[in-house]
Amino acid sequence: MACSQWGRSHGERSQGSERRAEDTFKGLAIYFPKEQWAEMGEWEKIRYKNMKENYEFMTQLGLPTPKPTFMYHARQPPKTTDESSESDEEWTPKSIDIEKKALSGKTKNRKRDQEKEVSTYSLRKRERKTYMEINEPNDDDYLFCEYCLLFFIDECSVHGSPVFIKDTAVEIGLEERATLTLPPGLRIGPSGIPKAGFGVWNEGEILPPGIHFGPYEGKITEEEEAANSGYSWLITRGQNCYVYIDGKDETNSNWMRYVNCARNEEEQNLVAFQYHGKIYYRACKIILIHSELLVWYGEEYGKELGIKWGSRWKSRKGIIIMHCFKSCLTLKSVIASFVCLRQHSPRYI
Ligand SMILES: C[S@@+](CC[C@H](N)C(=O)[O-])C[C@H]1O[C@@H](n2cnc3c(N)ncnc32)[C@H](O)[C@@H]1O
Repeated sequence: MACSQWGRSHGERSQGSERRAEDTFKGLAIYFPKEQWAEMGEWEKIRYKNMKENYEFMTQLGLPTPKPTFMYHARQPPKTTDESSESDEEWTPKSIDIEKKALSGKTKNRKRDQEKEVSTYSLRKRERKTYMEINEPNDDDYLFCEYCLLFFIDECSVHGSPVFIKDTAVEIGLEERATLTLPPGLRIGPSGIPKAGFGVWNEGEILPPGIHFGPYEGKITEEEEAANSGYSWLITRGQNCYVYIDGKDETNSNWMRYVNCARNEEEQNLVAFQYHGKIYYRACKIILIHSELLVWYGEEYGKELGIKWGSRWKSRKGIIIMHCFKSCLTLKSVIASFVCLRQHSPRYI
């Protein structure tokens, strides 16, 4: 089989791979203007494909799920009948409520714009006043909507307030505190990854993309030894100022210390990021029942564990950066980095 593949001409091979790519992204192109689709990178397409699949899967299970924003703009109705959940949503009154919601959002924006115009006009007539300067938000003031693929502050204009799953409240200092803080539905047990020790499993309900866990708890320290504990995230405090949050001690940390590192993009279901000076995990895809929660620790620690994502991870970062620029923001997310002694430079995107 390998011979026949390599025996083909380059042209045939690239035609073959283009066809495979077309099959992979079948039914997706209709949601984008032709020019945008032609320019879109493969990893961005994969991301949209995952969002569409997540949405269809959740809908099939009968779970109320916000429709990804890009799916509101189909150039033509989806063709196949096996995508019935999608076609129904698109063309029957069932979806009208959701679309109305999105539209009313737009209408609100339009109204707000009109109001803005009016106030700008009326300000000219008013006396001069001194206004307080509004501070630019910090990079870690932003959250990310997994459906719109856009950053937002406080709440997404389409999908509303973010959902944070609270830990079970347990006082600091108790033996096994970390385990006791597990939110209902999660369980600590042997990891599915060989030799990785314990891990965290979902045994409750299906967890939708976009759900948040955290913050990560532990000892805040500047001591370099924290970098070697195997349980520390790096926290950024202004330019060139960093501290560690070390979850090694089970009496002052929480369950998040037990979440293992994903070995590849397919099994990663959590993203770690810094928000208001703390580390949170966000589900980047559906987390089914009986599956292990797996986060990406960052390139350096990944290497320590012998995991290499190489160009895949770089492309993924590229996508997020692109979305920052698309939404006219500069650097709007601080992706967290797990730390090890070999690591010198904290990473942002
Ligand atoms: C934050 S702890 C995770 C919880 C840990 N498994 C435990 O039982 O306490 C990080 C440590 O878990 C192990 N680990 C996490 N992800 C791993 C992976 N993908 N492969 C191998 N070991 C992993 C490594 O020993 C790493 O230093």
